[in-house]
Amino acid sequence: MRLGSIINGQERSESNRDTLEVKNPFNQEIVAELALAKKADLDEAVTNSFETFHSTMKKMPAHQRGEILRNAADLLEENAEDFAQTIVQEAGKPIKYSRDEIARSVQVIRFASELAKNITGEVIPMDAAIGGENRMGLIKRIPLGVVGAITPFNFPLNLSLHKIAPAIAAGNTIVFKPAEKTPVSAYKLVKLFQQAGLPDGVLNLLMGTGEEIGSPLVTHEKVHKITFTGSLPVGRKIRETAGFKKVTLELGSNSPNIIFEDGNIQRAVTELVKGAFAFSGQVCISAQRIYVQKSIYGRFLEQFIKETKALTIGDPTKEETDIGPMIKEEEAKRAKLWIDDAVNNGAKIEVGGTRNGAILSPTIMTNVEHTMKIVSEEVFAPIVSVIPFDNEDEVIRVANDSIYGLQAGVFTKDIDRAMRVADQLEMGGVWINEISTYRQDNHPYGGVKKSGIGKEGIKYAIEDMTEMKFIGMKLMPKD
Ligand SMILES: NC(=O)c1ccc[n+]([C@@H]2O[C@H](COP(=O)([O-])OP(=O)(O)OC[C@H]3O[C@@H](n4cnc5c(N)ncnc54)[C@H](O)[C@@H]3O)[C@@H](O)[C@H]2O)c1
Ligand SMILES: O=C[C@H](O)CS(=O)(=O)O
Repeated sequence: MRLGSIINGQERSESNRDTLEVKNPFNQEIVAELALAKKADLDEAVTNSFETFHSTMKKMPAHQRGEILRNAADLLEENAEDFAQTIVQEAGKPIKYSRDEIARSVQVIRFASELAKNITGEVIPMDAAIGGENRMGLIKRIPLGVVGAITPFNFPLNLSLHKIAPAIAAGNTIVFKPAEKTPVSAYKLVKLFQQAGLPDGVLNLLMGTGEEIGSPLVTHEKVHKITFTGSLPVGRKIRETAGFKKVTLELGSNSPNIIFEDGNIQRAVTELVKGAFAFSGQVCISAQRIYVQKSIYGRFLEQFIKETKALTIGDPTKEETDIGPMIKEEEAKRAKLWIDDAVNNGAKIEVGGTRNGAILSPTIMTNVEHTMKIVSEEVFAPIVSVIPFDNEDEVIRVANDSIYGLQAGVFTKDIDRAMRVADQLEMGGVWINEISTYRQDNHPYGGVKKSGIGKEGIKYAIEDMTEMKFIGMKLMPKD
């Protein structure tokens, strides 16, 4: 399958283009060949998006935007299995998790479809200011223009839709640069929106690498906002080069989970096995650090090891597979080096720690130090550290000892303690009696510290993808 960029409805996959192979991370079979965009395509895509914003999108009524999104959700639901299999092939994500991603993606578009018809403004009480009598003030929410959407490999459909669906709902046009590792679902998504009735030019797709296409998209003068999900180094560069554009950054994390002695240990264990190892830990809110109160540490660890050993490792197309490959063998090698480095400095591997090609076995580490990379940096691999703690103050201090702050999980039956801890954790979100890895697509989502800037979760993305426009009126007195 040869895939190209799609600009104003036309595919660019001519034979004279440079290409990039997309390989199945499990068996290295070629899934697609990408015909890469050139700088001239980028300029054309942005200019076309800019013109389409003014000619089409600005005039499109909310009910029509809502209907196109509704059609797209229905189409995705009808084609769910094809999209799920695509993600298995391009990302190596086990089929059961790929299906979950599609189901969430359908909901994301449905939320956007409903919200498209509910973008409301405000009436300002102008007479609250001295001299404001006989004045009227309105706030309208208006679209920004061209949104540049740059997305990562790990949730190639859902995280793209967290940008595209609210951008359409809000009345913007989009230039979409998906991860070059997982472009097939992105291509199919753009085709699906065409079928759903989205006019040409509203959603332009650029196939290319971050350096060649992502970077000039970020600096382009006609782009009004960049919405990015990906790693901290790239996010930092985007922040530094985006100029006057609005920027949303959804970045990495080393999410903590705290299990107090009165927490439901069995539930915490079962959920954390999924939370630490789903998609081989390549999830930004993956449970990377588990802090367990000393009195229950032994019991927790024993059960956690037992349930981890029961995971099925192997072919991601198989229904029973829990753990497939990482996105590239180099990533598995990098993660293994981090494990070895920790072991050389006194850490213990309780289970796992072995690599076979791109598959790293689910790994539980103990006896770790906060200075070790597997604790302090984002591992983005199936590696989790289990760390004992004495009391509430201590665990809050160590959980906050990170450059990141995306989501955390806290397990306790004591509501007062739960709320105290939630208030003190430096995170974008805290779950009580739930793991850090749980996300619903309609709550505000986004990190503090180096985990990012801005929020997603359709309603909040729409706020970020619209501008307030004030319209004031002086009412003339009766003659
Ligand atoms: N906070 C969140 O919601 C969230 C969600 C998913 C993933 N992530 C993070 O994403 C990372 C993994 O994804 P990845 O490996 O695909 O990330 P990445 O940063 O390597 O790539 C993400 C996207 O950025 C593009 N890119 C690369 N260099 C660029 C540049 N100089 N300018 C513009 N674009 C550029 C890539 O081509 C890709 O499309 C992890 O750090 C993970 O935590 C965060
Ligand atoms: O990888 C991080 C994502 O935000 C996970 S999710 O798609 O939001 O669950």
